[in-house]
Amino acid sequence: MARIGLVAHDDKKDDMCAWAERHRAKLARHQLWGTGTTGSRVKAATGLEIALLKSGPLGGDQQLGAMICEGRLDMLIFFIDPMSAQPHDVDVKALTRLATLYDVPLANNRSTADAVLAHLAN
Ligand SMILES: O=C(CO)COP(=O)(O)O
Repeated sequence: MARIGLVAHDDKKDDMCAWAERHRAKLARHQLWGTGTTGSRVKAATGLEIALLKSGPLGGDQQLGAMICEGRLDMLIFFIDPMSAQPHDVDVKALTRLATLYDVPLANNRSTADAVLAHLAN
């Protein structure tokens, strides 16, 4: 069972919900964490069990970063909005940096998310 983090910036939350619905059956076999708003939205859209962290700008990205450096997250699906400035850009950079540093599979868009999820055995 993989431990998967789900995060999406505001303009990408619809994409994240649609992606999670499409992969609902597979995601249901893994342990899921989400930043506050993303996690709540995906939970409501899919009925999946998702542990909710703080909202991203309030520390949720940092909580996921801590999970990564403590070896408690196996995969990060993080739909970034490349067209909007984020007030917590430093947190976003810290999270993507830690995923890169610890060699945690990191998907920043739907195609990559499809690929990394397909890579999971079940
Ligand atoms: O801001 C985020 C990621 O940087 C996501 O946080 P929310 O899911 O709480 O909106």
